[in-house]
Amino acid sequence: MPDARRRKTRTGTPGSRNQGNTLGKNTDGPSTGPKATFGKPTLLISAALTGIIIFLYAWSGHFKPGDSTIQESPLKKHEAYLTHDATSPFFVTDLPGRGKGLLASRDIKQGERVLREKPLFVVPRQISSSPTALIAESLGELNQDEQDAFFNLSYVHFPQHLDPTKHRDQVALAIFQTNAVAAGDGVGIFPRMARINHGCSSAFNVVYTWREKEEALYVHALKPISKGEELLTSYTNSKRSRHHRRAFLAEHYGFECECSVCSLPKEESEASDERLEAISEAYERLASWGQGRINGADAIAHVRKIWQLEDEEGYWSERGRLAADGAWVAAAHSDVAATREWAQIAVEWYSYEVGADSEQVEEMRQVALQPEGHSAWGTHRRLDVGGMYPV
Ligand SMILES: C[S@@+](CC[C@H](N)C(=O)[O-])C[C@H]1O[C@@H](n2cnc3c(N)ncnc32)[C@H](O)[C@@H]1O
Repeated sequence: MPDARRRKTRTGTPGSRNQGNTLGKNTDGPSTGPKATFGKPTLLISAALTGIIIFLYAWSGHFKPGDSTIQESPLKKHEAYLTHDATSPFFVTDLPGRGKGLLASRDIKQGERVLREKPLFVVPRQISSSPTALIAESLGELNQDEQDAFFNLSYVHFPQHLDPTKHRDQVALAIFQTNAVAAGDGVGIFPRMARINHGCSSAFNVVYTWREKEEALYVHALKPISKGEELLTSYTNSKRSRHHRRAFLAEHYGFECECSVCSLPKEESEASDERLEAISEAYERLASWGQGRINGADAIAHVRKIWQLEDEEGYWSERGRLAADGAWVAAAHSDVAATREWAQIAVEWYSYEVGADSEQVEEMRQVALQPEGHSAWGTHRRLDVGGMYPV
């Protein structure tokens, strides 16, 4: 993205609840792209609060929600900008009741890169000026094809009393609210990625991450995806009960989630809710190691417990970071074998979720080669904390 298009960001602790006039209003869920873990001592404390998935972003503070039916803009033009080549692993299509979505045009392997995309524009999470004016200014810097790509996007919650053909700024705001995603300290519009619909815990199969150095968004297949299957990502913290997920999605994205997890029969849905709650609790306990409230062996027991519960649930996201947490604890307690084992697991799972060529994978490779080089090495008393399988 040319620098001119990148607005100066004023604040931004990814994952924090912002205050005041903020574009980061709905930070209830996982919000930050995967940050480098090795060398970042806040990791364990933040692990319970933030996930690896960037949440889809909706800002809804400036007018009352209108129609929750997904709509295409009357300002929509041709789709030239988004024409993709025959090698693309997905295609955009109309899906009953959910507007457009992406279907796999062939089998997609776990860890495969599905998409790399530069933003049309990025704006700060927090602003002191009018959001419509800021979006209009950003759009003014785009060429015609890029503007068309923006106005081709769908939206929800357009105020019913307004005529969209006469309120271009309000249409732009609704499009922004429905489609923008976190991009580092800001929020941006990515017209290809914006067509990916939502699925909850075990239903989503792709994850998107922002790479600051490249100022680009990457989408990777978290799970193997069969030809014809829909690509789904998570718009929110999926480690919450069905009731909470659905309430959030209805309020901010205007739809009643009927994904494969939300459609489970009552008993199975309750079992899923219990698992998700237990996962969240175990994350909190794991984070308490950072405050010295549990010892290293107990912390690793929580990592194992989370892993097992996630296997049962089919929730595979954030495992690179979880294994990196394991490596962190093991390194702090100078357990060479465990540090190496957790780092190797982190390499595998980061590769699926954020890419084999990511910083995170490189860092964990280094830890696996030389556990004593971990920045947390020896910061706690010597203890055999153990790897994935206790001996
Ligand atoms: C970022 S857009 C996704 C692409 C969108 N379907 C389109 O037509 O461009 C988000 C909107 O898509 C719709 N959507 C996403 N996931 C959905 C789902 N699982 N079920 C129904 N609608 C969904 C909602 O209207 C939501 O506000």
